[in-house]
Amino acid sequence: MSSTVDSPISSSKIQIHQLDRLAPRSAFLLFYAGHPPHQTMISSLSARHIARIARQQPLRLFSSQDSLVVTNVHEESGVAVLAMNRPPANSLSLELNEAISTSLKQIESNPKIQSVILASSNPTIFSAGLDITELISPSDERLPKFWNSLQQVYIDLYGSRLATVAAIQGHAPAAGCMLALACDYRIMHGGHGEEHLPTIGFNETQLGIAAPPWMGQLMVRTIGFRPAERALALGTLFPPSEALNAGVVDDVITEQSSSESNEVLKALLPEALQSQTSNPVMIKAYEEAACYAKIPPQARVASKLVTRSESLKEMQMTREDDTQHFCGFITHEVVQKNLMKYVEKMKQRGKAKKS
Ligand SMILES: CCCCCCCCCC/C=C/CC(=O)SCCNC(=O)CCNC(=O)[C@H](O)C(C)(C)COP(=O)(O)OP(=O)(O)OC[C@H]1O[C@@H](n2cnc3c(N)ncnc32)[C@H](O)[C@@H]1OP(=O)(O)O
Repeated sequence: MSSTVDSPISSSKIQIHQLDRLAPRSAFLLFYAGHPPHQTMISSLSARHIARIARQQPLRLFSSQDSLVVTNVHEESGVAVLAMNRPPANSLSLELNEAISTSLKQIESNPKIQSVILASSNPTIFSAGLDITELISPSDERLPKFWNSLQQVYIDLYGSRLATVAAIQGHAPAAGCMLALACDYRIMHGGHGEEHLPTIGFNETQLGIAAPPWMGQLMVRTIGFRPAERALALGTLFPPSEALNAGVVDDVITEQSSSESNEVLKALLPEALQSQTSNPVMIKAYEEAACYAKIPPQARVASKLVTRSESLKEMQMTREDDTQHFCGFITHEVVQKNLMKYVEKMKQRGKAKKS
């Protein structure tokens, strides 16, 4: 039996073949059909349930408004998009980290896809780094789980079989910068005038904490020892042109969006990103991702292993120690005080901006 479901949030049609008998593969099947899935909702529906609804009425698999991550695939070009979608700042909570890892794995499971663009549905913030509220007076149970989820995002992105392109529309401090540095290529928007320049970098020391060794080493591997040593100590946040000069990003786009939307981006971008179809950062990110997708995948992946496997092995070996150090460090009284002060300042700034 085969039936077709009209998706209300995209024009794509999902072929559901004998779905009743494919219980464990239902999410995979839906993903294969080119539909942007929402992890939680798909996994919470049984295949039998989905099939029954599918026969009766249009199937609403997820609402892009409340998905922490939105994805879409474009099999013709071999490119997918994975966009963080956690307002107001894409700060990385346990749940957002898990959603990024799960979505990336789902995209990887499609053999027609060779590249993924890591993006943000927020046009001015790529990611504000860790959700600082996760760090304040944390529970003993959640804190290690939270840190593990961040380590996992790093491992999944840095070691992905896919070519990964970061479309950095706006700010990318701390762990936001880590996400970008874990990709294969980084394109940053040049900002809208001197007063609204986005920045990228590891600013942890400014919060009274230090980037963990694996994050610090990522910067060292990206820009070299001496510049990284200085940037880490000072907690430097690089504006676009400085980020380009230092090698933190590979490309900076200064042109404004045109009024014409790009046809491929229309098909590629998930609903929540449709306003970005004429965005020059997205256009460039797509071109770069499509370029990687044309390289024979075995050779591309082998070359990635040459440069990344040692540090990934090291990460796996030191992972537990890293979690222990992190939890010990974050729960230290002095660090807690610093973090509270920092959040207080952040909130005041937010209030001042709104008034
Ligand atoms: C061997 C020793 C081993 C030791 C190991 C120790 C390891 C410790 C490691 C710790 C690692 C940390 C990595 C991190 O990622 S820390 C987080 C760092 N992030 C930041 O400092 C960013 C803070 N945010 C900003 O600077 C700005 O918000 C922005 C991103 C530049 C955007 O500015 P903009 O003016 O556009 O927006 P607002 O500032 O008004 O923010 C909008 C709302 O978002 C809230 N927000 C912003 N950032 C965060 C965040 N990181 N967490 C939670 N919430 C955040 C902000 O409060 C506003 O909320 P509001 O609308 O309610 O006011």
